[in-house]
Amino acid sequence: MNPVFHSFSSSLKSIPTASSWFEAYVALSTCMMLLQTATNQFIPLNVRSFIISRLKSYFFGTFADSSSRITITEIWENMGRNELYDAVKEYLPSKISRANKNFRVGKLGGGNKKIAIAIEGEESIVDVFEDMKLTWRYFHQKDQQQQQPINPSSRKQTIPSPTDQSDARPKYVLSFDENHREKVIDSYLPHILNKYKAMKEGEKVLKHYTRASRSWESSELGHPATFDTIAMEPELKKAILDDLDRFLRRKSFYKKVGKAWKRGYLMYGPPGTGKTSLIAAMANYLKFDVYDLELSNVNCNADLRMLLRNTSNRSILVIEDIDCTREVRDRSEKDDGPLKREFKRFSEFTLSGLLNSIDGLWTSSSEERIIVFTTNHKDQIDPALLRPGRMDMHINLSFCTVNGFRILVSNYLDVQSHPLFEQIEHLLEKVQVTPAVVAEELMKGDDADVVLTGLVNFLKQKEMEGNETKDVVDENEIQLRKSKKMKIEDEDEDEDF
Ligand SMILES: Nc1ncnc2c1ncn2[C@@H]1O[C@H](COP(=O)(O)OP(=O)(O)OP(=O)(O)O)[C@@H](O)[C@H]1O
Repeated sequence: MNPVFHSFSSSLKSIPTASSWFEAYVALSTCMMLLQTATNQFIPLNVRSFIISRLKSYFFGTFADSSSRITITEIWENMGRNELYDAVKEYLPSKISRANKNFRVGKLGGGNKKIAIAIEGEESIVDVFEDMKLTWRYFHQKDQQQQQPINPSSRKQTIPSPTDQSDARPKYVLSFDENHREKVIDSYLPHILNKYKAMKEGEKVLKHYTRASRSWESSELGHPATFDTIAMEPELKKAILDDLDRFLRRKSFYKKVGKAWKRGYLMYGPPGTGKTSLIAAMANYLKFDVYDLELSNVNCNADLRMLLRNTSNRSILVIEDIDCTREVRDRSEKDDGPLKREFKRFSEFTLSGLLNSIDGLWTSSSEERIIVFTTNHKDQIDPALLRPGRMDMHINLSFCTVNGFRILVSNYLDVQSHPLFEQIEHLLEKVQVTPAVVAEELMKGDDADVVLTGLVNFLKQKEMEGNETKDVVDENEIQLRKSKKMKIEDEDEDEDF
């Protein structure tokens, strides 16, 4: 017989003495320890938690409910997009199991090869992480209206509604054993974020966001431009690439000097010189999404602030044709009195509002961000926008150069040299044509001889038109000079009188 049990039974016989009570206690504790070790070894933690929660729920009803809940909303405290929400959205489909009977499927176009899966309203997804059981549910406006308030007397454990019924934004609610709270926050949620980052970096399909009512609508970026396909001077291309690389490398540097980790670029030049293509090349190079903002669609400063807050990190915010936006007025506008000033504050969109929103965007984020302004007329932009710190690099995209032509012809016709190159390059030095126009000519056929002959003729035609225009200008100049001379002679004659 086990000596421990023997001593336990013999000590029961002599209960009245204090030492026998002590012996009984020691024996009981030893038994409990043995039992606990055996349970821990043979019954997994999640099964134990499940049994305990079921027993508690049976004996004590809802009051014994030991689950904690975390709500993850799309927007974090009205301050901006919640990256954790996006991470959960991407992560959860991989956890859909056979237990899920009701889900949605779809396929995005372009680079996406996989069928996308998402849970449907009522469904919950169960995930197991380091022996913890985690239950996810998704709520959106429709679900929230259908939800019943939690009934405290109910024995059935349901996942309750998210914290704020009036908040109509979509959200995920995670339920788990309250004993796992630290582990969920310190390990599980970072695990989801890491998975999300890896997913994004690996097979990221870049998104192009445009404005839709009070928020953003996304589609696939799908712009094929890269730094290899952009026709521009090699030194400028290298300078931009170096700048982007340096910017990405310097997170700790920005932190050390107390500056927001952001970079602003101004791209200027005539239409068709590649501003949009360069933005797409930057996005493809950095693997950043693009938010395209037309200021003419922005109603007021508050509207703009809200839109900028809803952009995600690691993205390029593009504000096109900044010079064309009549609404962006100078800050030195005349004062109209307190009432009108107050009305203006809510209904107008001003340059100062734009500047504040941009500065606010920088300070609200610790992740890298890029903003690009484009314009066809740099001289018409308010100097406040151009100052260093707002626009760090000014990029001039201009007419097609000899180097630019070499890149285009290599891309479009796969030709590195040709007897007509010299003539074309000579013409390009005299005629101003945009890369868009040259690209158009190069797309007119597959036969390099025919296409390049066509380009020579086109450039000659342009040169002649230019000369004709020049002749007309010269003729006008002669007429002007003649009339001026006649006027001077008239005045001299008048003086003689
Ligand atoms: N520098 C360039 N390198 C390569 N392709 C170019 C370049 N510039 C223009 N293109 C070609 O011309 C087309 C139009 O160019 P893009 O839209 O990038 O010009 P843009 O300067 O943004 O014009 P806009 O000011 O009118 O918006 C592109 O699709 C591309 O094929």
